[in-house]
Amino acid sequence: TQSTRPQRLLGAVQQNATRGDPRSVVKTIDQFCKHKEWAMNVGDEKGCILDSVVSELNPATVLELGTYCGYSTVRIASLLPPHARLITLEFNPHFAAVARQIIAWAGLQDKVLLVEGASGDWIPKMKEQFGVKTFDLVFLDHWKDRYLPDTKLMEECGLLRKGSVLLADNVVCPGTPDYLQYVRNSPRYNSQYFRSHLEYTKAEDGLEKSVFLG
Ligand SMILES: O=C(NC/C=C/[C@H]1O[C@@H](n2cnc(C(F)(F)F)c2)[C@H](O)[C@@H]1O)c1cc([N+](=O)[O-])cc(O)c1O
Ligand SMILES: [Mg+2]
Repeated sequence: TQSTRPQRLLGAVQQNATRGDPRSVVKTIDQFCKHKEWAMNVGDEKGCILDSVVSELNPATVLELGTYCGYSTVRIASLLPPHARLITLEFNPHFAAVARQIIAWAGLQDKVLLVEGASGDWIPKMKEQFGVKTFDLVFLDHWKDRYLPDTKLMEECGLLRKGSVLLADNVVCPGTPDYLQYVRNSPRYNSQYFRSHLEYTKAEDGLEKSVFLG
C-alpha cells in the first residue's frame, strides 16, 4: 500500500533524528520539507518567530489548533517550563497518529495532550474535561475559515483572559481575511503582524500576534 506524506515524514524523523532531542526532530522535518517533499508545517523562518513569542510569554497553558504532524507542537513544547501544558487539537485521526509518534520521538509526550476531534466540539469542553481555566497562548494553524469562529467561541467560553495571546499562522498565505479584519479592528485586541515567508518558499506570509485585552 502507498505511504502518505505524513508517514514518509515520520520515517525521516525515525531514521535521522535523535530520540529525545526536539531540535533534531525539528531540523529533520525542515530538511525533509526543503529537499524531499513540501509539507504545511509552520517551518523554520516563522518557527523562529513562534519560538520568540513562546519564550517571551513563558506560558503555563497553551492551546494549539491544528497539530498536523506535530512540528509546531514540538517547537512549542520544547520551550515550555516543567509544569506547563500544551493541548493540541487534531481532527484527522491519521495525522494525529503520526503526530503522537513524532511528539514521542522528541520526548515531549509528558508536556503535550493531543486531543482528536473538532474545535467546535472540544473548545466548549476544555474547562470541564481538562481543568483549563484560561489559555495563556493559543496557536492557530488549522482550517483557515475556522480561525474567526473558534476565536469567538473561545471568547464566549471564557477561555481568554486579559493578556492572553493569539498567534495565527498563514494570515497572508493562504490567508485568513475575516479573522484578520476582526482582530485588527476589535477594541478587545492589540494586534501585530510579523512579516515572514510561507514555509520553505519565497512567497510572503506572516504571523499575527493578537493580545486579548479582556
Ligand atoms: O491549509 C493549511 N492548514 C490547514 C491545516 C489543517 C490541519 O488542522 C487540522 N484540524 C482541523 N480542525 C482542527 C481542530 F483544531 F479544530 F480540531 C484541527 C486538520 O485535520 C489538519 O491537520 C495550510 C496551508 C498552507 N498552504 O501553503 O497551502 C500553508 C500552511 O501553513 C497551512 O497551515
Ligand atoms: Mg500553517
